[in-house]
Amino acid sequence: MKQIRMENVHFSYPDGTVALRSFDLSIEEGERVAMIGQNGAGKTTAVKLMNGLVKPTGGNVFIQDWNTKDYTTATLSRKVGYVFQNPDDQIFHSEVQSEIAFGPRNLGWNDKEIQEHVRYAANLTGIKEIMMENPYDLPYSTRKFVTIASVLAMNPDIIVMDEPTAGQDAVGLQQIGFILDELQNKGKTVITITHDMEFVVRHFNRVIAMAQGEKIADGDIQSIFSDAIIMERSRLKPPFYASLAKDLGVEGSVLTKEELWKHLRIESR
Ligand SMILES: Nc1ncnc2c1ncn2[C@@H]1O[C@H](COP(=O)(O)OP(=O)(O)OP(=O)(O)O)[C@@H](O)[C@H]1O
Repeated sequence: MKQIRMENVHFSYPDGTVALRSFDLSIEEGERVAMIGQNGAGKTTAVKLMNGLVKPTGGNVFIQDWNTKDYTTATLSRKVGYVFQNPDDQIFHSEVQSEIAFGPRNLGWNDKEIQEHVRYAANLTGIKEIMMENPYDLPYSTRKFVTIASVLAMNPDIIVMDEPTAGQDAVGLQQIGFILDELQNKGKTVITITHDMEFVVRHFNRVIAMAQGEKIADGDIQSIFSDAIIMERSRLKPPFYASLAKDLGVEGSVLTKEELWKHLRIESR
């Protein structure tokens, strides 16, 4: 089933800034999609349109069979969980436990259901030991996991994460990879905005590249990262092994260490 359909979407902010133009997008159930592109390309605006935080000024956004124009953000958040770019824009409780329980409580679940979902989300995000802490006493990277847990506890079909890797160390990155795999196993649809191309190579197959309010490419990682024009227009640093392969004069698509080794072995024969 189609989870997200954006048809000829335009969006202008009240000050007249045009953030999105003629934007079309279709995402199926269970897909895992990375959105990449230069700063100000319109990525955050595109995902805010998905959960109704903003409504299109032209065109339509459908979440499953709901047109977002007909629903409030609160109602849409039952289907689309949105993890904000900055955790401080999302967190408003003084205890991790109550922050995570807020969404499930609002959904009207009983205490047992709330507890089960809070426990599940805390385990999955690796924060079960800090449930009684004040989120504002925690480092930025941990606050980000609190916001991810708050969204996962509501068990939405679609999860949107805005820059989950920002500020994460190797352990944090591994945890995010683990969360993505678990969500995929559960058949969830995941859209992630990121500037981290190594993260994209490791965890995504489909990539949407954006520049100046437009979608400039939608395809698999090989086709996007091997297209010099797309990379230049989206002003992104190519993945490390792609750059290294280029410097070494290796022909063909290389994104990982294993692929580079394969090419070098073939060339040395
Ligand atoms: N509240 C706002 N009012 C006016 N213009 C805005 C507002 N929020 C974003 N913009 C502008 O809309 C455009 C798209 O911004 P958006 O945040 O969607 O881009 P982005 O690709 O997510 O950028 P980044 O990678 O820096 O987060 C930019 O020109 C930005 O300056």
